[in-house]
Amino acid sequence: MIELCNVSKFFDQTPAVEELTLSIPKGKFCALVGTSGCGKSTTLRMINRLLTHSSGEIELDGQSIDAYDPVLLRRRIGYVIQNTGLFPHWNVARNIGLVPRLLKWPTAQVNQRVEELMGLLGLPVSEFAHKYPHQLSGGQAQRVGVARALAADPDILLMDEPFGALDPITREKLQEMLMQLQARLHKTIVFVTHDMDEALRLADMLVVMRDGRIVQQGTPLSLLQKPTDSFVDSLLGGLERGLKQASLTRVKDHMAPLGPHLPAQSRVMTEQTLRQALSMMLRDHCEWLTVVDQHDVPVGELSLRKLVKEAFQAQEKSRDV
Ligand SMILES: Nc1ncnc2c1ncn2[C@@H]1O[C@H](COP(=O)(O)OP(=O)(O)OP(=O)(O)O)[C@@H](O)[C@H]1O
Repeated sequence: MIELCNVSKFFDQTPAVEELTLSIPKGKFCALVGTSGCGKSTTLRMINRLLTHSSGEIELDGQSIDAYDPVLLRRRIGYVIQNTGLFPHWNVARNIGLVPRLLKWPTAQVNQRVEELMGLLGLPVSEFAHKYPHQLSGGQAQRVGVARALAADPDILLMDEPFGALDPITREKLQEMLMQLQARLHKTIVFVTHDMDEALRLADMLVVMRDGRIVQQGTPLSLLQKPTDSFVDSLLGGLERGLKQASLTRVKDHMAPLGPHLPAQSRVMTEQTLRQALSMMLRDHCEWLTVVDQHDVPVGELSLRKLVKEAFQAQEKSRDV
């Protein structure tokens, strides 16, 4: 559990973060979003004491970070940044094993951990262990950066725009990898990104910052359904909000039982998103789709008319709250 209570940070007299109060439960994935300069990276760096907060309290599992030895604190917290920060003259294996070696693990245990992490991150040992950072693609280097951050099995991961420099396809692959890792490892993750789709896709908790303060926090769906003001609305995509909401929703949660009529030609799978289903309807000029399971067996149908009606009802309901 990470807790920040009334935390502020001033550089000279200028505030970068002001009176920030935030609680991130154990095992949650929290994304910090907001326009450039709003204090996201500063917040991250105060948690591992790369920066000292000017006032307020930061606690990990109820213990003030001021009470930790800074070196030990950073070993409890993995840190991943955009340009990886790998040592250029060390090969991949040596880079990944950095923290366990600092912790004076026996060599055999370090080697075993490095191999385990390379396997976990899809980096075959025979191919990558002896490569140097300049011999890696951006995506591969970023995987090594994540492996290194995980090496001493920290319970917290701080990630500052980790995939910011990657092309969209590699970025999506690494997002997928991170989701799979998180499903297995249940780390407490604080993730800074400029990419709203990335934040919506990965996060359990979304925190929107502006001018050093939090303007709204909640689940991605709750923010999409009810942004607190026009700033959050436009950050979340403005007119695109409906589609972003659709990309967080699965077809299976909106399908109706199969009707007595002939099934629609176009098929969508239960696990696909509503956004993909809507895109199919536009592409195939149809107002309903047959929903199939993983064996391609029809299990229901999805109707555009019903989706619009449900969206309208949800909006009416959120107005009443
Ligand atoms: N070391 C520093 N010295 C002085 N001012 C700083 C320092 N680091 C950050 N700042 C200032 O603090 C404010 C917040 O910076 P920060 O890097 O936290 O923002 P950010 O939201 O992460 O921005 P970006 O999305 O562009 O990375 C900015 O106005 C920045 O100029």
